[in-house]
Amino acid sequence: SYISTKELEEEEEAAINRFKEYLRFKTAHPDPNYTAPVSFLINQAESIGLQSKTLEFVPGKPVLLLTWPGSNPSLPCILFNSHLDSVPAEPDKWSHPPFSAFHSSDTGNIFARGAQDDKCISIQYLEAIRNLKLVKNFEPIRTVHVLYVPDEEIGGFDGMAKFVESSEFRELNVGFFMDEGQASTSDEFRVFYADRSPWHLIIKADGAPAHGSRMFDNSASENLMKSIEMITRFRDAQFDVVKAGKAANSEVISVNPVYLKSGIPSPTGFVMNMQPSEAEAGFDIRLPPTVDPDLVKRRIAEEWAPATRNMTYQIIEKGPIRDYQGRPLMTLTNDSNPWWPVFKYAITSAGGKLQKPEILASTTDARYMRQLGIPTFGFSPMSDTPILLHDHNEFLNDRVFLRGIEVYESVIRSLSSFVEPSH
Ligand SMILES: CSCC[C@H](NC=O)C(=O)O
Ligand SMILES: [Zn+2]
Ligand SMILES: [Zn+2]
Repeated sequence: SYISTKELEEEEEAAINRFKEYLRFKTAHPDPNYTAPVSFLINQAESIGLQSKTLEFVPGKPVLLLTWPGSNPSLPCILFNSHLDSVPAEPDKWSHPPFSAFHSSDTGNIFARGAQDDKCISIQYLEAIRNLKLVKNFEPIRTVHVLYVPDEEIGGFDGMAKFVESSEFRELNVGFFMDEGQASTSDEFRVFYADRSPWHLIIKADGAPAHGSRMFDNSASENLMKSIEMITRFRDAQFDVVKAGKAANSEVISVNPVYLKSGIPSPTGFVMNMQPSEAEAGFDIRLPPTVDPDLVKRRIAEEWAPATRNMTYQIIEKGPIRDYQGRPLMTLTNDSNPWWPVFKYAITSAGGKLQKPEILASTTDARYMRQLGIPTFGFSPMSDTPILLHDHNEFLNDRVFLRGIEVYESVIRSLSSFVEPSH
């Protein structure tokens, strides 16, 4: 291209400033501001010459769709997604206010809640399109869409889940979908072909109440404790596989206790000489796509909350676990998926290296696309970066941010130019 080093530096600084501006919107739950970032993004889209459309399936929860029409709109389009919301931050535990986008002049690190998860990609998509469209005069064959959804951090039920059921979505004819991934501590980027599916498990024991001094069988607490021991053993066995290096964290079933509830409250704490008649515990469970959910259900019914120990339970499946044809929610990374080599080529031709495809330990909105059978990769181009999503002092380095824009230029270029050979 014909731009000077000085112009390039100015462009880079402008991109970083747009990122910082976007990071300053207070998008943390439980009360994320969606209005301001959506207006900002619409302005950005206008300045690049993209069409924009705001959809509102649930009041106050906008879905923003941007469009860059391709020269052959009859081909299935490609869709680049990110979420507008962020998890909360504890400002006292941060070295800089979490919505200030503090930019360190010595390290180049930009600190903000959302810097990695996932406001970086929200802006990188646009910067990549800006460069391709306005600087390099690139014209896509397939239509390129950029999507911004609310509420991913709380399951996407009022966001992506509603969007995929809409006529607006059906009319897009999405051929390939990209969503967020996770930082890589090495120089190789990471790509995710599946998420784990989340369940909430609540187990409850009922028993006779008694004086605090009495020893007897089948108290509610005793029975809940037995369950907790069994769940702990299962958790340890899963974790041992990880510790032995035989599987990644995301390839085993995680069962993590999130609350314990029992006892008879009193103004000073709890009544100490009463054994309670009810005891309850809650767990976050994540199932990799490779496991049979029925086996886990059986274990819960027979071992973790058996009626023989006067226990009941509730499994709350937080979203889909199988696709529309009953298959596990995963995108193939072999020759049967024509998008895989195109994606790989896009990374290597940008000078990037890719780690072996992985399952994501947590859960994203990608599952709603995989449920429909749409090939979907999770990818956030952050190499040599500590994994700080949902952590204190989340940051992204300015050079890593800029490098990500180049990577997306290559990804958008390759994917939008890909025309499947006809059979
Ligand atoms: C119940 S779905 C929750 C989705 C959420 N996503 C990001 O952290 C997660 O906990 O993984
Ligand atoms: Zn995220
Ligand atoms: Zn998150």
